[in-house]
Amino acid sequence: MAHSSTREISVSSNGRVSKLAFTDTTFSTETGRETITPQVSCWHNLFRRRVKIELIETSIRNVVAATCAKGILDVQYLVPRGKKRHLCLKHIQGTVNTDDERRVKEWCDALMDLAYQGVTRCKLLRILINPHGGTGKAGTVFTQKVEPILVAAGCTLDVTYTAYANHALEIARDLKLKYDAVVIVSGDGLIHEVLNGFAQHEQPERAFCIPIAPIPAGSGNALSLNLLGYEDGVDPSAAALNVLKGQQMSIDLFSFTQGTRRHISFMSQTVGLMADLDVGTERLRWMGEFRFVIGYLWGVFTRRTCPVQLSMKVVEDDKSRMVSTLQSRRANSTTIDSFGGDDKHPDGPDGSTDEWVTFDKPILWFYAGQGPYVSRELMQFPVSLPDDGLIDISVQGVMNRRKLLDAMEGAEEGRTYWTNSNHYFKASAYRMKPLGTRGVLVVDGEQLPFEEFEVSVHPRLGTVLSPCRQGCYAADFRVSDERGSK
Ligand SMILES: Nc1ncnc2c1ncn2[C@@H]1O[C@H](COP(=O)(O)OP(=O)(O)OP(=O)(O)O)[C@@H](O)[C@H]1O
Repeated sequence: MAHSSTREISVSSNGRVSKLAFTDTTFSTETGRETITPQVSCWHNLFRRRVKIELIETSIRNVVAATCAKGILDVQYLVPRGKKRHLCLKHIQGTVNTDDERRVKEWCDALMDLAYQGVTRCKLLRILINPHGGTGKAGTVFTQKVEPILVAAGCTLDVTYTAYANHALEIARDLKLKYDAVVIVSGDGLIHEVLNGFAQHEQPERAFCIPIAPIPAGSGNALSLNLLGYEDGVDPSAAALNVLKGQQMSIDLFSFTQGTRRHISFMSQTVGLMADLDVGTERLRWMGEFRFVIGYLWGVFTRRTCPVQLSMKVVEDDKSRMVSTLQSRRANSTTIDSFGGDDKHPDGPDGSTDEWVTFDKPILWFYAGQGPYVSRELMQFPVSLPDDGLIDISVQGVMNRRKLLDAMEGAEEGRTYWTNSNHYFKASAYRMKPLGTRGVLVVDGEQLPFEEFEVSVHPRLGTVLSPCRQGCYAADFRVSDERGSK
């Protein structure tokens, strides 16, 4: 096995010598810091001077910028800090001897080549911030956490704070196709708007090729969780790093048709208990994601069934087979190059999608969509793949209150998938008809009329930035039964 060699330089920083080094995978700084400690034992030498070595090591991917100009070396990088291990921007500066400057410049170039392997540097970014998203802190999140990282990386930022609902849709509809990415500092609602703006663009195919990069600043940040994982998915700095270093990944999008209206949906459609809790807890927005827990407990208390007629074009209904497909995809990280228009879905058993199947058991809630997480508390689609050309459908049959409460445990790791009352399908399309007038329909976190609708899949139409390999979400599904065994 080839060992990556270490490339090292020394600079003088505040009268001290700092050693900076990198390998193929890590970047490190080693700085001597003088400390003065009182001595008890020796009367003559009351204080002792010591040099403490401070070593910081981080992934090479976390290096944001390295420059050497006019005898000054400057390296900016991210390190995990604190209990949550959220990334924090640090920088080290030092003077370089004139004789050494050329060598240090070459060192910076080599470091930057490794840190930005395979991605464009100094991106042109369209940034949209919803000042009312989540607990209303999106502006602060941007200025304090995200902007410093993007600016340090030499990106050009074209920033708009949305002023009203559908403002982001209008911007996306008229977007110039020159941007490297659209960065969305908010929750999932603004992402929904941008994708629907792309659908109305005069060159929609090209607009959909502009990658979207979410920065979590809403009350639900499902796309961020799905792309970056359970921990990094709520870290705005990790999301900013994904803007710089993420690879373009294709995702399926859905056509949602209701009467004469058509929307693009990228995440989920839900009715029943889960939709009621989303809309019913709007007034508790200040609580952040905790409002969904309160809403669920209310749903357990009322335990109302949801009167709908559901029909689907089912491609797969075997849970074990869906898990095997997910595992082999994660192991091989296969990229599916083409789904064509031939109705063949490579991850399905036989691509038999022509027949409509009706589901007629009573249900508590219905969830259809993609991406394992729909919120931090719920991994609703644990076997979801970003580009299999199918929509995951999870139908929750009736359970008693005790079981509903039990279902909260392990919900964030997808345990309910294995319960007998949870019916799980992969389909190419489905239709839903409400059988009453009272109910709530939520699409990508936003409420729509509780009326008949139909959903079909646009394979690989959307583009996102992702730190993961093509064809995989960050979240891993490790639970192998209802009890939570792994
Ligand atoms: N300036 C604004 N004033 C009022 N509403 C806005 C403004 N800008 C955007 N919106 C609307 O706010 C809605 C909610 O935004 P978003 O979903 O991004 O945040 P969130 O609701 O906190 O997150 P989530 O959707 O995950 O709950 C969007 O549908 C958007 O139309």
